[in-house]
Amino acid sequence: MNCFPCCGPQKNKQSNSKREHGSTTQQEVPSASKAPDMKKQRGDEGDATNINAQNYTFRELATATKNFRQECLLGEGGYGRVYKGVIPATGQAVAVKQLDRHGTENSKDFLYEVSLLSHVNHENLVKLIGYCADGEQRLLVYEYYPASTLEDRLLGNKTDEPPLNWFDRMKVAAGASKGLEYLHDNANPPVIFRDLKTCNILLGNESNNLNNAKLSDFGLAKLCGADKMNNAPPRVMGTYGYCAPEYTRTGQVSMKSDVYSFGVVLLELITGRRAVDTTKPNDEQNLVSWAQPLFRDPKKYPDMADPLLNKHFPEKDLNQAVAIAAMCLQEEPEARPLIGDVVTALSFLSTAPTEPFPPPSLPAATSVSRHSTATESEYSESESEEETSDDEGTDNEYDSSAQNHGAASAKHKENDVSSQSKKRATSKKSSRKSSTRSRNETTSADAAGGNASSSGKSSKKWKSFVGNLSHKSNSSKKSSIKEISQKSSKKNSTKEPSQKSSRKSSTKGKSSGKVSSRAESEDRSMISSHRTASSQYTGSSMSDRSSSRGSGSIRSDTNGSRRTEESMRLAMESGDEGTGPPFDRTGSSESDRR
Ligand SMILES: Nc1ncnc2c1ncn2[C@@H]1O[C@H](COP(=O)(O)OP(=O)(O)OP(=O)(O)O)[C@@H](O)[C@H]1O
Repeated sequence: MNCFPCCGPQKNKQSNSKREHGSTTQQEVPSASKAPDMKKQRGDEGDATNINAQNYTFRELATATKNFRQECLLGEGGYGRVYKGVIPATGQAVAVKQLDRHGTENSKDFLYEVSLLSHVNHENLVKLIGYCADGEQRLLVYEYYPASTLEDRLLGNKTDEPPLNWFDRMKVAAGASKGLEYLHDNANPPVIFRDLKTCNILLGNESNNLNNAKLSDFGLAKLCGADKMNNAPPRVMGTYGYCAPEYTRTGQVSMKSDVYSFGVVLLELITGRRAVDTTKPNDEQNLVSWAQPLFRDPKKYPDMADPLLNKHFPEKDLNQAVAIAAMCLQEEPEARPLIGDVVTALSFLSTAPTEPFPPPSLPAATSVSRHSTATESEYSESESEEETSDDEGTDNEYDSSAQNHGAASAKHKENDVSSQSKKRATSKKSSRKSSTRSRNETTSADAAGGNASSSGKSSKKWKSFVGNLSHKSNSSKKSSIKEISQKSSKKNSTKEPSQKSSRKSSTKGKSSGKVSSRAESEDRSMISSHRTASSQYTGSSMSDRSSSRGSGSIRSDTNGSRRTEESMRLAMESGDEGTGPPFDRTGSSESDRR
């Protein structure tokens, strides 16, 4: 470390003056190439000429971070340390990530990846504004985002902050999904995150604005060498508990492996449980393994909800959120939705209804200490009665203000809530240890549960689900879903010519969508149109879209997967009814049921 202020090459004046003017626009030639000790790499920098970020000298970043002093240290992750700094020339606050050397030695590769990341620009992504590739040093400079991570906010122990309420959680999920959608669909070439998890989601502190969740660390796994071991199998650079099964098995990543990780994050938001929690009993340590059997029974969904929510959520929204998570967590990558579809659904769920929502109609956790995996029969009659009377007594409290402040109001069981928070905090250290530090660890245990499923069915189901979302009582939601459907069908049709037929069918959905904004009865006809549309949504489905992006072969269905998909579909439908789901284990066809 002693050498850093002096060993870094000096940047030329021209480059500095650009920065002084706050320029982060595309640099013609990165000044690193002009540095004396970078000569060797000059002319060997691939797309370095297309870097849309400031090239800093090591000296500048050392000055910015007070020589990387401990007091500036924001934290340390799997890729290196992050320091808060202020760029002297501009006064801009930055987060400087000093990458571990491991895997970033090749300047050409490093600059190439930096050039890709430097063009990424979206409100739900932390902006890369600069970099440094002096000598052996590899640093990335991000906009400083005064924030806590979702991990800390959701699972930490800050007692001064109220737990996130349901709609805040859905807003965070929607924001994160939009960031991921940009990486997959707008970045060119697409960026695969590879390591999406709660600690890589930053939440703004300002005025409790949770719409603006930002993803950080995207693309770093690649930049730090995931693909750079030529003579060895691909390394798994993700984090245990979040990695898609195919990624842990083979090291192969795809957009669908990101969707899987997103599903884990969504499940954490719903349940308030960690992806991996070694303080829990063995069968509950891996969140996905714990949840997979519950996905098959929509009646148990309310029991999956975070006890800190104190049942303050619309049950139908919970059902739909769980169904989205279940879809993302399907074993087969092809069966998972595209992130764009997830965005559509979550954007809808993140809008709080203007009308009061009823409490869950099914037995749910009576105490925050009971994170139930119990079957329905395990709820004693007396417990149910107790809950019913409790619910009766608090029915009036389910007004919109209660929704907005949701769990934050936490009228009930405050002690339980705080003890639950503490318990979570205790589990943080050990879980972080086992989860974050498990990079490169390839384990089949991670390939939790999950049922194989048919991708064709999945896409139909997803269309149907997005269609079903419009069956809500709130008229503003109805019109918003109409817009979303229109947008998404437009997007699909521009993306893939092969989707013309599906566009036709979504047009049907659209026209019925107009009808939907009138009355409840008309709503039903719209859903039925959506379902018709979805049943026509065949060859040009999500799976085709994904396979056109090279995500592999489609496997055949299994009985287990049919059961799971049927359960999820019923969960979606039960969300529409707003009552307990009519869970039908016979697995009759969709048309039969109607
Ligand atoms: N742009 C930023 N603005 C403000 N703080 C940041 C920024 N980026 C990172 N941080 C802080 O730095 C800490 C360390 O971040 P880092 O991304 O290195 O580690 P991590 O996300 O905890 O773990 P991992 O590297 O395994 O993903 C984070 O906890 C976060 O609080």
